Amino acid sequence: MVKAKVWTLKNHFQGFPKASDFELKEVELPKLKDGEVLLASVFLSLDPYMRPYSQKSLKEGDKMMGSQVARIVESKNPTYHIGAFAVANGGWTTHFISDGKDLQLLPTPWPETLPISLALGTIGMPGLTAYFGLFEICRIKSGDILLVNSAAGAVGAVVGQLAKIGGCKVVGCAGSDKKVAYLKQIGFDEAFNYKTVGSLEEALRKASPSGYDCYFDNVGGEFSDIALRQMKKYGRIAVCGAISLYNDEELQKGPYVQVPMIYQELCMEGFIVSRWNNRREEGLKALLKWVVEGKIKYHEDVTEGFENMPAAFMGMLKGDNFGKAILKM
Ligand SMILES: NC(=O)C1=CN([C@@H]2O[C@H](COP(=O)(O)OP(=O)(O)OC[C@H]3O[C@@H](n4cnc5c(N)ncnc54)[C@H](OP(=O)(O)O)[C@@H]3O)[C@@H](O)[C@H]2O)C=CC1
Ligand SMILES: CCCCC/C=C\CC(=O)/C=C/C=C/C=C/[C@@H](O)CCCC(=O)O
Repeated sequence: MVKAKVWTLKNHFQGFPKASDFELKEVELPKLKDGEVLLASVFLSLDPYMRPYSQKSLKEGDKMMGSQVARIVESKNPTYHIGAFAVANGGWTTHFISDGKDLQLLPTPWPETLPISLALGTIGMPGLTAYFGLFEICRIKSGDILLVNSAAGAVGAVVGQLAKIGGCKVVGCAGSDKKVAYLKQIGFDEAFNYKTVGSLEEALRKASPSGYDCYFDNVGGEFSDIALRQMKKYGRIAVCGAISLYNDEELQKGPYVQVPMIYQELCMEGFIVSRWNNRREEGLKALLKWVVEGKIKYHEDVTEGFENMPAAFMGMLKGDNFGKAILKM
């Protein structure tokens, strides 16, 4: 019998999550049935969506949702061999059983020089979000000027580097000087700390006096109200995330978007990365190639120890992570 440790949602969040909202439980896993596999989490992913989606989809007492890179430790499914690694949606747990349907084996061959945790970041769901959001929603062209916020994070850093590969001028912002220095190091043309610039409006104008063709929005809220007013004619806006709103107790009212959208004839589209699940292999192959060629650099923020999962999650929501937030078991 295998005993799994599982983090559960003890109380629905009220505002910013607290340590007491989570509870660690021990669960005895049943014996495997035919077709099933037993997996052990090796790296767990910490993603912003866990905040709004837990509130929307989980009951109190449920396992926290999330994905991991896991190792197959027992198998009654001929497709999955013991010792192989897969990306799974097992939630915040040390061990779990799968019927194999939701498992994605790592792209092969996986280069020895790359950490397999990248399958949760640059060569995983966040990388695919950048890839499809940029090419399918922003529809970048060479010479475009692109703005991305939360730019040093898992999605944003890939967005900026892909846009450079596509021949764009890239402007990014992040919440610390260390993150801003990193953005310059990986090729962003302009970068600034949105927390310390006196006026966001002026900082955006200084970075690109002629305005922006594309805006990849990870933050939403007030930032977007200001950015929207600096879009060029026929600009494209990919509404990817709205992390500045995830901890709000009440929906906020902001300035309305219609005026800049009409005058500038903008195209604004929200999306969820799973829209392109049928093109997952194409995206992962392209991302893996660019990482191997050194055209996409990556940075991971690794916390060790399953017991630290809630703290790492709350830290990521506050911006403590420098790069993709990962927990190592
Ligand atoms: N639509 C989709 O399918 C997907 C959407 N997303 C969205 O993309 C966004 C980025 O995700 P991901 O790259 O994984 O996360 P990050 O690695 O960027 O981590 C989150 C970052 O958000 C920033 N942040 C936190 N609070 C605020 C705030 N109030 N204002 C501005 N920035 C803030 C912090 O960076 P800083 O120090 O710069 O403030 C923090 O480090 C999120 O909104 C997420 O929900 C992600 C995956 C899929
Ligand atoms: C103000 C409320 C806004 C709600 C929108 C919230 C979040 C947007 C977001 O971040 C969405 C992310 C979706 C991610 C989906 C992931 C799954 O497909 C599992 C990924 C598993 C993997 O392949 O790694």
